[in-house]
Amino acid sequence: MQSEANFRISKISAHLNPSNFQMGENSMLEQAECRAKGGAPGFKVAILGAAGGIGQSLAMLMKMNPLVSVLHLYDVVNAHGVTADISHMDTGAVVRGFLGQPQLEDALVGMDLVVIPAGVPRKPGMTRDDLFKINAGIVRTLCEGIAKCCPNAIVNLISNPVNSTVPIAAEVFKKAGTYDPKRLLGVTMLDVVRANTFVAEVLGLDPREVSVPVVGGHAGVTILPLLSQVKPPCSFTSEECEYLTKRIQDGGTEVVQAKAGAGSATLSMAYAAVKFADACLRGLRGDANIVECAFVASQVTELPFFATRVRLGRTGAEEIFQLGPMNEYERAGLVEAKKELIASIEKGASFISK
Ligand SMILES: NC(=O)c1ccc[n+]([C@@H]2O[C@H](COP(=O)([O-])OP(=O)(O)OC[C@H]3O[C@@H](n4cnc5c(N)ncnc54)[C@H](O)[C@@H]3O)[C@@H](O)[C@H]2O)c1
Ligand SMILES: O=C(O)C[C@H](O)C(=O)O
Repeated sequence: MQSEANFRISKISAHLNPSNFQMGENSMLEQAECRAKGGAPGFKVAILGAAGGIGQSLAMLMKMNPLVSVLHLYDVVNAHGVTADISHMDTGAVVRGFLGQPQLEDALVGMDLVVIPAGVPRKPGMTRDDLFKINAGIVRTLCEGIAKCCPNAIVNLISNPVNSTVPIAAEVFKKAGTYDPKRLLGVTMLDVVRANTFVAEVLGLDPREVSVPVVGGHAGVTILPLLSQVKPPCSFTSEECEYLTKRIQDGGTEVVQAKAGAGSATLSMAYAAVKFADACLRGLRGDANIVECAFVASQVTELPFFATRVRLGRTGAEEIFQLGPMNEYERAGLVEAKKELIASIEKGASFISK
């Protein structure tokens, strides 16, 4: 008869077989399932595109988040390798890997939050819109899975071009009859993270003390930092305004050029994504006054989507804040931002409706 110790070890060996990183009988994951059920309450989070440049660091940071009890890692390549690696971290979240389209639905069932960094990144000379051809279809397929398997999940959409992929996701959810605008959030947190960093540099402050609202969208001139609303209150010369606005708008391109063909921002993006996902989870938990910027369905301008500060709660973006008082430079920037943004939004929406 197999001893208790041998039985436990044989279960651990089963865990080392990559095919057991997905849900299955007699796998270590059943134990993990029990641990997840019996452990501290937490949220179930899926990362789609988890084996990529953003995905891997994001997976690591989410595994460190005490609010996460179950972490599903989905990709079309290497999902089991990343899962094996991350699963050795001695933190609470139970990690499961899912590889390829046939496992997408298992990856999504029961999730509270789905973070999507799947898709191709830019190379030097490309705009984010150049990624539309490939990433639009990827986002459509993933959102069809979400509509079917976890229609009430909060969705954090990172895949570019965000100005178009968010309208694509909205149309997919509308078609499926599951659309809740509060639950669909385009991630523009990296623009805020950059703005805080660059503004702090100019002011000689610790970036953690600085808060810059960044509104509009997530590409070039659609990224509109509101430097007149920086906290703590401060003032800038017109040269400083010009320098900071350009640097924040071109932050992504700065990284793409420095990486010289090896992709775009991954580490700072994973940091920003986890900061935003954590805010969404604290909102879901019912914490008060969780306010971050995100690209959401909005009536703040005449455009159907716009990035502004939003209050995150149990049902997603529960309150959308107005733009607040802007100076002449920002009002001119807003006109430019809206011109480009409307075209990107329409391009995304018509990808599904045609
Ligand atoms: N919103 C932002 O601020 C922001 C910042 C940085 C990057 N991005 C965007 O995020 C995306 C990912 O960037 P990256 O550097 O991680 O790229 P990457 O190429 O390193 O990783 C992308 C991952 O997506 C996976 N993938 C491709 N098709 C998939 C599918 N159908 N289902 C699931 N996974 C799939 C790939 O296998 C890969 O592992 C890009 O579109 C990039 O432009 C957005
Ligand atoms: O610039 C890119 O292509 C990636 C991302 O949108 C960024 O802002 O870093």
